[in-house]
Amino acid sequence: METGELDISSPSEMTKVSVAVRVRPLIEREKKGDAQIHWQIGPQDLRPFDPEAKRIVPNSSTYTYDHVFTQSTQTQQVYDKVVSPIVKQAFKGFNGTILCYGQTSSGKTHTLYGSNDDKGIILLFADHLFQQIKADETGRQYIIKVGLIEIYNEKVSDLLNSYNPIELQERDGSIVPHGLEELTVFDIDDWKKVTERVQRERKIGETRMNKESSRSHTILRVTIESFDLTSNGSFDEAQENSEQSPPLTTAVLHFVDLAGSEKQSQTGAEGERFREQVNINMSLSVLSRVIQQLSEQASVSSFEGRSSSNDHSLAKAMVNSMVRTAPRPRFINFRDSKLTRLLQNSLNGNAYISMVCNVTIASFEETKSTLLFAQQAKKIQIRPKQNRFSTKSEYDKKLKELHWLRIVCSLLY
Ligand SMILES: Nc1ncnc2c1ncn2[C@@H]1O[C@H](COP(=O)(O)OP(=O)(O)OP(=O)(O)O)[C@@H](O)[C@H]1O
Repeated sequence: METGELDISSPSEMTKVSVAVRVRPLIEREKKGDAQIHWQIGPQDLRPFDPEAKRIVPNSSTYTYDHVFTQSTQTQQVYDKVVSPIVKQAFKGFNGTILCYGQTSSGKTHTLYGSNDDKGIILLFADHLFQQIKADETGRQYIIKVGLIEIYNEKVSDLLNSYNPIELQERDGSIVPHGLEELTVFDIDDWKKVTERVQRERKIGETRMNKESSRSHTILRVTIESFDLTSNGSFDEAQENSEQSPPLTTAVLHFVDLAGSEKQSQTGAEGERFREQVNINMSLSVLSRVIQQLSEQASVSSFEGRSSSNDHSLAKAMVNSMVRTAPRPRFINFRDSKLTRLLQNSLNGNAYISMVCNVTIASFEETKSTLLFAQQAKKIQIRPKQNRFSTKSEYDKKLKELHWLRIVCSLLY
C-alpha cells in the first residue's frame, strides 16, 4: 500500500481516518495586505516558518498528514487521493464521510463545490458515480438518492424542501434524518438538475442569512443502493454470502461543508450574527471534543490490544495505570450538538472517513488550530461494516421500489 493511502485492503480490520491538508492560494485581501508567510509546506507536512528570519522556526513541531496539497493543486488531485477510494467502497456497501474543515475563508466551499475553472468534489463525484454505473456490465441496478441538510443555529432543516424541519431520530442504533426528502437520480442529467437546485438553495440560504461566508453547516447526503437483477429478480441465497457482490447493498455518503469558526473579537459581530457565531463555534468545539474523545479511546484500545497479544505482566500494569490516568470516556458527547449527532454513525466507526483540512499559509494561529484538530482526527480508528440486505422480503421490497421509481421518474422527466 502506498504511504498515506486510505487502508481499504481488509474492510473488517480497524483502519484510520484519512486526513489531508489543503493549502489554498493567497486571496486578494491577503495579497493587498502584504500577507506574511508563516508555514513551510513539505510533501506530507507543514512546519512553522519565521517570516522575519526567513527560516523554519528552530525546534518547532512538524505537522504530518496522509496528504498535503499545495496552492497549485487542482481539486481533481484531491478527489483522486481522498474521495475516490471511499466512493469505490460505497459501491460495495460501505458508508463514507468526506468532511471539509477549516477556519472561515480557508477554502472549504471551493473544495466541495468548486469554481468555473476547478471542478469541486461534488461534481467530480457525480462524474465518477455515473461512469462506474455505466461501466458495470454485471447487470446490477442502482438507486441513487440525494438530500441536502442544513444546520443553522442548531436547527436542522431540509434545503431541498422549503427548509422543512428535520428531526434526528435513533432507529436500530443509527441516527436518521427523519423528514428529509430525498430526490432520486438515475443519470448525470438528473444529477445536474439536482445540483443546480443545491447551488440555488445554498445561495438562497446565504441571502437569507445575509452573509458573505458560510454561517451554516451543509451536508449533502447521497444514498447508493445497488442490487443484482441478473437472475431475473430471483433471490440467490448462495450469492447473499458472497463478500464481493451481495445481491443488495446500501451505502450512505455524507459530504460535509462545515461553517468556519471566527473570533468575535476579530469580527465585532453583534446581535443575530453574534448568535450564529456562538452556535458555529459551539458545534465546532463539540466536534473537536468528540474527535478528541474518539482518538483517546483509539489509543487506549490499541494499547490494550497490543498488550493482550503477548500477555506480559509489565504491559498489563502499564495498561492499568494508563486506564487509570487517561480513562476511556464513559460516553462520547455526540448529543451535545446537532452536527455530531447527525454524524454519529460515521464518527463512531461505521464509515470510511476522509477529512480535508483547509488552511492558508498567511495565518499562523488559525492554521495551527486547524492543524492540531487534524492531528487528533488522524488517531481515530474505524471499522466500517458492509451494509447488505439479508432477506428475500427486503430484496422484493427494493424491487418494487425500483419499479415505482422508474414509473414516477418517467412521468417527471
Ligand atoms: N484552491 C483554491 N484555489 C483558488 N481559490 C481558492 C481556493 N480555495 C479557496 N479559494 C478562494 O478563497 C476564498 C475563500 O474560499 P471559500 O469560500 O471556499 O472558503 P470557506 O472556507 O468555505 O469560507 P467560509 O467558512 O467563510 O464559508 C474564495 O474566494 C475562494 O474562491
